Amino acid sequence: MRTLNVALGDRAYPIHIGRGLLDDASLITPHLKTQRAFVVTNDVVAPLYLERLRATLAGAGVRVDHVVLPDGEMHKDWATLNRVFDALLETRCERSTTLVALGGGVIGDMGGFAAATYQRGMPFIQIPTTLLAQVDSSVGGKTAINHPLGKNMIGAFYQPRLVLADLDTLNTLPDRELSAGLAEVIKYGLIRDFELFEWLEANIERLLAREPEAMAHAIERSCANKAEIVALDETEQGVRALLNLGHTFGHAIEAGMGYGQWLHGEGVAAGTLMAATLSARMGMIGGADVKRIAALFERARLPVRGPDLATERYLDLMASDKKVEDGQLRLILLEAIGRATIRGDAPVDDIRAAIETCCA
Ligand SMILES: NC(=O)c1ccc[n+]([C@@H]2O[C@H](COP(=O)([O-])OP(=O)(O)OC[C@H]3O[C@@H](n4cnc5c(N)ncnc54)[C@H](O)[C@@H]3O)[C@@H](O)[C@H]2O)c1
Ligand SMILES: O=C(O)C(=O)C[C@@H](O)[C@H](O)[C@H](O)COP(=O)(O)O
Ligand SMILES: [Zn+2]
Repeated sequence: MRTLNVALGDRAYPIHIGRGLLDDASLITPHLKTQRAFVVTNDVVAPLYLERLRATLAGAGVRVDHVVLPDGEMHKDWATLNRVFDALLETRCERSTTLVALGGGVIGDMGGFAAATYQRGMPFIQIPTTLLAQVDSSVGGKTAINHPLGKNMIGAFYQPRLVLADLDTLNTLPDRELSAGLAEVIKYGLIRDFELFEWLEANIERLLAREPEAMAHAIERSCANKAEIVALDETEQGVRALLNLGHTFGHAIEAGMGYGQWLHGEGVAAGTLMAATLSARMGMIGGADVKRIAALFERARLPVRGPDLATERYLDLMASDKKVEDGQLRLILLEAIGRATIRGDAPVDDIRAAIETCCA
């Protein structure tokens, strides 16, 4: 097992990455406030892992209640969140009960938001079971639900007390979801870790084949990058925004197509190509860099072209991005492979052209 730390002072927490961790109560119980836990999961993950987690905790004397939500991005909404609150109240969960999110990023984001708000805040643990959640969403405390007009529009920053990434859970993950997770891994390489980008170019097929050593390396390196950024800028006043590379375009794709049609990682992949194309149009990187980035996403079996939403529809959805300030769109662009920056001066004609160049 490898352990990283998210250095947030008295709210610091460990990220444990390894195999068989779901069976090890000693990793979890020190982070419970009382002998009660409430597991939030969904109807795909529950049959696979809920009983194992319940048995682990029950074996350590912990009372475990749970709620099983419907699966999918289209259920990351108020109505489904309310089902969590209903179940918390029906089972008389207390403010000191620990909410455990068992699942991918949808469950982690919704469970975290429920934990942030139930009785004004209860302890929270992330047990991510997708690659995307293990490399990104379980770390850093962004919690949210979607709104029809925009992704993750209602939420809170609320840190977990522990992230437990059991690599064995990835064995049951569909290939398409594995690729979606790789989009966020490539993102770290692009924004701040050129060495990781080069490693991915050399090892992407090993990741697609789920070789354990390669997977562990990609997850650890991703979490190390994310933990460092979050410790520097927990609430996205500055450098944390770089984690949004490709997301302004990608979120527009997700919302515009209807949540769940495009996976988050797929939107990020196509959106990153739009951001890279725009960076090239603005003279920040060369055309060869854009081709190199596209080649890696394609090898990871990810889309490098967005859906043919009308350009104005993209721009309309992008206008409510959370990085908009004083009405001005701010985008994460590339100065090199391995170095990103935030820019508020991209000409709208160039943004339009980048979208159109990258649409099917
Ligand atoms: N909070 C953050 O910092 C952050 C970062 C990145 C993404 N996100 C959010 O995360 C979400 C995407 O997360 P995701 O890609 O994990 O999607 P997801 O949660 O929908 O999971 C993908 C699919 O895999 C299934 N699944 C989960 N674990 C499984 C397993 N071990 N075996 C088989 N199937 C399994 C799920 O039920 C689902 O059908 C988006 O809503 C995105 O906005 C948040
Ligand atoms: O943790 C962050 O910060 C990120 O931006 C990580 C992203 O991968 C993630 O998709 C995040 O939810 C997007 O940020 P948002 O603020 O636009 O929701
Ligand atoms: Zn993301």
